[in-house]
Amino acid sequence: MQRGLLIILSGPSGVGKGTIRKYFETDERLNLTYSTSMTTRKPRAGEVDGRDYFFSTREDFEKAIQEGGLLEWAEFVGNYYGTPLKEVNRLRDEGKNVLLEIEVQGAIQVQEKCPDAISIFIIPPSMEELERRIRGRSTEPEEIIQQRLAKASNEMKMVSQYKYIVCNDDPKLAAELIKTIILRHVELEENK
Ligand SMILES: Nc1nc2c(ncn2[C@@H]2O[C@H](COP(=O)(O)OP(=O)(O)O)[C@@H](O)[C@H]2O)c(=O)[nH]1
Ligand SMILES: Nc1ncnc2c1ncn2[C@@H]1O[C@H](COP(=O)(O)OP(=O)(O)O)[C@@H](O)[C@H]1O
Repeated sequence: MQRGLLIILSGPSGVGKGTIRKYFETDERLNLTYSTSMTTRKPRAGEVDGRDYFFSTREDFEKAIQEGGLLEWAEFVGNYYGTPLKEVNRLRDEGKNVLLEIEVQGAIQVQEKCPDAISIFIIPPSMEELERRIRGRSTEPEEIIQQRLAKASNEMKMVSQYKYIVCNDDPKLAAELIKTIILRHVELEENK
């Protein structure tokens, strides 16, 4: 059996990663599984432990780092985020293509460890529109929004680290483009 692909989806907070993902992740042709991350961030209303994130304490997160349990991890605006390694390996060994939705520092770590990873960076149509989206979502207090926007400007400078760049103007179109990218790689893998 072919080992599954590793796909990295990154982009600034509020750009629409989660929104786009919902449009393509259920397409069976992609044979895709989302890797649930571990985080010390508090759950937002409606978020479910084990589905959206594995919500953890800083202590447990640091233990996971020390035990080598994370494929990558990063600190983002005051919280830890990381990808559980075992689960990613298990899914890929089963032939599943695994999708990581992670920020830039983590994406760089993954690309160093797995040079075959398919990395996609989502950009907003403009920084003003990014601000409108992050504010419109109303999930963070003003202070955190400011920090996330400052972070976004730096993250945008890292686009050259990615294989593909997709603009999220229309979310359905962005999802179609991502689907095309993944399907092309699936095809290439099958013809190897
Ligand atoms: N490095 C890394 N980043 C992650 C991981 N999980 C989520 N992130 C990123 O952490 C950032 C903050 O995530 P979150 O607080 O859920 O905010 P949101 O992405 O704006 O909804 C986003 O850029 C996520 O893509 C992970 O496992 N590792
Ligand atoms: N193409 C788009 N046009 C307008 N609003 C969008 C678009 N994509 C996402 N949004 C909105 O922007 C906000 C942030 O999207 P979200 O998917 O939570 O971003 P992320 O997962 O990257 O942090 C949400 O309120 C979402 O409905």
